[in-house]
Amino acid sequence: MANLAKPQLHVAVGVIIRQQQVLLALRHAKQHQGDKWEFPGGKLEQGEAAENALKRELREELAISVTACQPLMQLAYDYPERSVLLDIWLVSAFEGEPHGVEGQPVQWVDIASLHQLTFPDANQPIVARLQQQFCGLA
Ligand SMILES: Nc1nc2c([nH]c(=O)n2[C@@H]2O[C@H](COP(=O)(O)OP(=O)(O)OP(=O)(O)O)[C@@H](O)[C@H]2O)c(=O)[nH]1
Ligand SMILES: [Mg+2]
Repeated sequence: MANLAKPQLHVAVGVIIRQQQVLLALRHAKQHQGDKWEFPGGKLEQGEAAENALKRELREELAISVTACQPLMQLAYDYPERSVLLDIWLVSAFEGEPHGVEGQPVQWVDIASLHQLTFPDANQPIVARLQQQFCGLA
């Protein structure tokens, strides 16, 4: 039965691409889905458009300004304790050199190697789509 008390979070995340690599950030151990590699991003504020939230979060978390982005896919996922709607964007151009503003480790990873890392449980279809689209992998 649906748990009506379960929070529904609308989240904007960025797949930041440069030369066949994607930028990942390590979620803090104490965060939801902690110690896993994420596509940077965060929750929409009330009344905020997803694209705006994407740009705001990437500025706050990585100190970059997004100059070109396109919607890639939306993904709904039910974690036991919360549901998320991930609004996933391809970020194809940005200004500034990304770094973990909040001290979080970041790394550039070859798209072809993404499946070797541990992501939040919701993310598997994103990895599959990226490998399909950019590497021709099934
Ligand atoms: N940023 C991000 N969040 C993800 C991904 N996959 C995924 O399930 N999530 C979930 O989306 C939710 C919101 O992400 P978040 O913790 O980054 O939100 P936020 O930046 O606003 O965090 P805050 O609450 O510390 O301010 C979390 O429950 C997180 O587990 C992902 O690839 N990137
Ligand atoms: Mg975040």
